[in-house]
Amino acid sequence: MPKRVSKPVFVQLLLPYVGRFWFIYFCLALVLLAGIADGLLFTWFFQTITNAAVSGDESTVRTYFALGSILVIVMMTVQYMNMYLESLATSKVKTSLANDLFAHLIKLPTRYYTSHHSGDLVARMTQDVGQIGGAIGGNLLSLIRQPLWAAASFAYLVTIHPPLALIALMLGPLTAVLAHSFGRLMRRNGRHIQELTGKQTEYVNDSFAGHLVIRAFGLESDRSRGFRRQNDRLRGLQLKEGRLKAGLQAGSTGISIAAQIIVLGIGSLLIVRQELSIGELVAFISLTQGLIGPFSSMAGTWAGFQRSLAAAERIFQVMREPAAIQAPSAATDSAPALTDGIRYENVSFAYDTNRTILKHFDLYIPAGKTVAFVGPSGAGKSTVFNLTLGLYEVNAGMILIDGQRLGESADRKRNYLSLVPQETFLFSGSIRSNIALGRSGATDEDITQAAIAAEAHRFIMELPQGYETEVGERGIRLSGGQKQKISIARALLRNAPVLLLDEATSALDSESEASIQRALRTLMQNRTTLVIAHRLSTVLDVDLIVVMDQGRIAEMGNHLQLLEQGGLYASMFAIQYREYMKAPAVQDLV
Ligand SMILES: Nc1ncnc2c1ncn2[C@@H]1O[C@H](COP(=O)(O)OP(=O)(O)OP(=O)(O)O)[C@@H](O)[C@H]1O
Repeated sequence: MPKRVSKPVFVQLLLPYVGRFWFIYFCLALVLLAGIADGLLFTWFFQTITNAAVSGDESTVRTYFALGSILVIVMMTVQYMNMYLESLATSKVKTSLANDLFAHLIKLPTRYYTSHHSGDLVARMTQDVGQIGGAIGGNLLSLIRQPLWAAASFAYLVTIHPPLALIALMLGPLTAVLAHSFGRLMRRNGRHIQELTGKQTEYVNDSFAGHLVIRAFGLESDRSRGFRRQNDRLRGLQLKEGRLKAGLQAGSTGISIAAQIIVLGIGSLLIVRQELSIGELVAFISLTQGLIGPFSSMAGTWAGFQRSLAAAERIFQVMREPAAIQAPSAATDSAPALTDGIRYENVSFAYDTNRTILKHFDLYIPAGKTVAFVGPSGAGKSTVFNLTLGLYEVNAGMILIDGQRLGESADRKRNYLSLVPQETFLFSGSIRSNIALGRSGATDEDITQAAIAAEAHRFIMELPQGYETEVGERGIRLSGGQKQKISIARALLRNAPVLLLDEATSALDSESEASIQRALRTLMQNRTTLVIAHRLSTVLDVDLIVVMDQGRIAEMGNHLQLLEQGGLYASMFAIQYREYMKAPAVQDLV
C-alpha cells in the first residue's frame, strides 16, 4: 500500500509549476476580473432597461439596447480568452510535469523498479498526469472565480436592498455543507477508481507481455474473466461516482431554485409596498443565481479539484523517491583507462533485510585479466554484477574501481563499465539506433565498424532495410544469437575498459556459437573482463575462476588448479562433462 501524502501536495508539487507559468496565470486573473465586472454590468443593464421600460422611457430603452450589444461582445471575448488561456496554462504545466516525472522515474534506483509493476508506473505517467488538469486549470480557477463572483453579487445587491440581499444569501451555507460532505465521498471514491485503473493497466500489460504463456497454457478464458471482474468493479465505482454527482447536483439545484422563489416572493411583496422597483427585482432574481450558484457549483468544483489532487498525490509519491543517480551518463569518446583493477573489500549485501546474499566478499581483479564467476544457481553471481554496475548500494564494505569507491559518484564509475547481458533488450527503433546506444555521438562509420567486429554486419545487410530495419516490439524478430551480436556491437562501441559479460544460457548451433565466441574474444581484447559462465567449457583458459556458493567465494584458481582441489568446481565440471558426453551429437562423434 503506497504511503499517503498529506494536503501540502498542491503547495509542494503543483504550485512551483503554476509559478513557472505565472504570466499566463496573471493574464487569467485579469480576464477573470473582467468577467466579473462584465457580469455586474449586465445586471445593472437589465435593471436599468426594465425600469426605463416600466416608466415608458423609450429613448433610454433604445440607448441601453445598443450598450447591451457591447456587453455581449465583451462577454464573448472574456469567455474565449478564459478558455484559451486556461488550456494554455494547463497544457504547459502538464507537459513540464510529465517531462520532469519521466526524467525522475528513469533515474530511480533499480530497487524501485523491481518493487513496482511497470503498468503502475505507466498509469502514473499517463492517467495521473492527465488527471491533474483539474487542480491547475478549470477547477482551480473556478475555486477563485466563484467566491469572488458571489462576493461581488452580494455587494451589488446590498446597495439595492440590504435585508433582501441577506435573505438571498441565507441558503448559501447549506449548499456549502452539502458540497463538503459529497466532496469527501467523491475524493475517496476517486482514489479507488485510480488505484483500480492502475491495477487494470498492470493486468492488461501482463496479458500482452505474457501472451506466449497464456496461449501455451490455454489461459485465454481465465484472463478474460479476470479482466471482466476488474471491469465490473470499475463500473461499480464509476456508477457510484455518477450517483454522488447526481445527488450533489440535485441537492444544490433544489436549494438554488428555493432561494430564487423566496427572493421572488418577498421581492414581489416589497414592490407592492413600493420599497423595490421592478428593475431592482429583476437584478435580484438574476443575481440570486450568481449568489447561491457559486456555493453549489463550488461543490462539484471542489470534488473535481480533490480528485485531481488524488492523482497529484500519486505523482508526488514518485517525485519524493530519491533518485539513484544525479545525471544520466552516456559514454564519451574518451573512456577512462583502468590501471589498477577492481577491488571488492569485505562486501556484504542484502536485497531485503531478512536475507543476506553476499557475505564478506573479498576479491581483487587486476586490470587486463579475465575472471569467470561460476557456481550453482542462486549463488550470487548476478548480485556481484548488480553491485559492480552500481544498481544497488552495498550494505557493508566497498567496491573500488581503480581505487575509487563505487557509490560516491556512480555515474562517473559507470563510464568504466560496459555490459553484455544474458538477454539483449532491443528498443523500438532501427538496428542502427540500437547499436548507437553504446555511445552518444557515434558516427555511421563507427556503428558499421562495431557491427563488423561483432560479426553482425553480414546478417544486418541481409535484412530488408539493412541498418534501418525496425526492431523492438513492433519490428522484425531476431534470433537469440543475432540479438547477442547487437549487444556485443553496442559494447564495442562503448569501448569501456571493463566488460561485464553474462553468458547466454540458451544453446546456439555450433556455427553461431563459434561466431559469437570470436566476436566476444574481439570484445575482450585489452579489457578487464568479468564473465558469469554457465558452461564450464568457456572458462578453461580464463585467468581466474571464482567459484561462488551461497554468497561466498568457495574456491578460486585456474581450471587445472581447481580440478586438482577436487572440490565444488571439480564436481560441477564432472557433471557437465558427463552430460556433454551423453549428448547425442557427441555420441555420434565418439
Ligand atoms: N531483486 C532481487 N530481490 C530479492 N532477492 C533477489 C533479487 N535478485 C536476486 N535475489 C536473490 O539473491 C540470491 C542470489 O541471486 P543471483 O541472481 O545473484 O544468483 P546467481 O548466482 O546469479 O544465480 P543464476 O545462476 O541462477 O542466475 C538468490 O537467492 C535470489 O533469489
